Amino acid sequence: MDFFNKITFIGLGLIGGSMAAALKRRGYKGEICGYDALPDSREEAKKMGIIDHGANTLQEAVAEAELVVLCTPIAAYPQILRKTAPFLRREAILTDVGSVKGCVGELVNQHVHRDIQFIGGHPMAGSEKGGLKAASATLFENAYYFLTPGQHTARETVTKLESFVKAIGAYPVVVGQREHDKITARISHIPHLAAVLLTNLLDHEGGINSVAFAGGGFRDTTRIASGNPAMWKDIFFYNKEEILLGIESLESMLKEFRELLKEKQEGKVLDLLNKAKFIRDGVPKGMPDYMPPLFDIVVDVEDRPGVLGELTRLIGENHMNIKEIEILHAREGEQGAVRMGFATAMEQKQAFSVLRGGGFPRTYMKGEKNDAYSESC
Ligand SMILES: NC(=O)c1ccc[n+]([C@@H]2O[C@H](COP(=O)([O-])OP(=O)(O)OC[C@H]3O[C@@H](n4cnc5c(N)ncnc54)[C@H](O)[C@@H]3O)[C@@H](O)[C@H]2O)c1
Ligand SMILES: O=C(O)C(=O)C[C@]1(C(=O)O)C=C[C@@H](O)C=C1
Repeated sequence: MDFFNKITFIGLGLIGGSMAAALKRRGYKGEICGYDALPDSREEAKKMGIIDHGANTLQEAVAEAELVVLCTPIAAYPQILRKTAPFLRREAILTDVGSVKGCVGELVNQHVHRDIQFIGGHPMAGSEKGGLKAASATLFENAYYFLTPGQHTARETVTKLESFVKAIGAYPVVVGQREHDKITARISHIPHLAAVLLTNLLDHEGGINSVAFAGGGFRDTTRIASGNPAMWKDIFFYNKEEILLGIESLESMLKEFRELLKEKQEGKVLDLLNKAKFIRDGVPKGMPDYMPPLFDIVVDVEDRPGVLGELTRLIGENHMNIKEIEILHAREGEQGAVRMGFATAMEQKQAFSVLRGGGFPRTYMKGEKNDAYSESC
């Protein structure tokens, strides 16, 4: 990363703010400059210490920058590119974080001189919460980060951006722009559409009042529907072709399911459910080349204040590092479960004995709990 003396983030919201924070946290020594259309965000980012300099204009922001990262909604790119293109250094690298990549390649070709090295980017990490307040230095840790070089992107540019991605804690994955849009339609955009429709279904069916009773199922499948509506509207239109294909598939799958139910085809319905379980259970294991597997334990805990603190304190005091933590099916006034992922099998075993011996008898190694449950069913 020494090859970038100055990095500029245009857009200091969730993604731009998190990137700047990650670089600072991980000891980047160069200058970090930030620009945002909202002057308050520039000032706040400076106060938080995640940027060294808040630029007042786009021209000032990109001057001398060796890497410029566009972190605004894609809809703002044409205006930003028009204003910055004449002031980019000839040797500068330009990248972005937009959720669709084919359209971005086209926009850059229209507005930016071919001498400027451009490579699209897209971190597969985010949140339904936007803005600088939601930014986090650890947002990209262990996340995949797509890089989509164009026709004119030099190998050296790809290598430099791979270093940048690793410097914020993520795993770079190089793919074509169109391929990216196909993949993300399936793993992000169509799931988002499904979450939106499932949420609106409540209203459609006149069941809006029952939302108060929602347990883990509804919450898990619809969390992302709280995402920024303007950002998601853009994503659907910029990736329209792939979204339309996804909708066609969904329509035919729903139709098929309806027929199976009507015709009481229990075996086929069960096949379908088994297939989904098989695919879903395999999600973390599906990409071992990029993402190191985690060794999980699951702890059944009471739903009471301080319980998470007790768990993490026990782990910390015993010098173990939790790589991933997730609350499963939390229900008020009842029991919940906490899943923790560790980097090694040894840590997993150690955590298991520390927690069982430390007041959490219902601690299970991954797999053990499911087996125990299925025996009792
Ligand atoms: N939110 C996610 O989960 C996520 C994940 C990966 C990628 N992305 C992509 O990242 C980009 C930013 O998303 P975000 O979640 O950080 O949004 P955000 O709303 O949190 O931040 C966007 C920032 O850009 C600023 N901005 C808007 N127009 C501008 C302009 N013309 N000039 C300068 N600043 C401007 C806004 O003031 C805001 O601070 C989007 O293109 C999105 O597709 C989002
Ligand atoms: O976890 C979330 O809240 C997200 O919505 C993140 C998520 C996704 O995984 O679909 C959403 C859109 C981005 O382009 C990348 C990541």
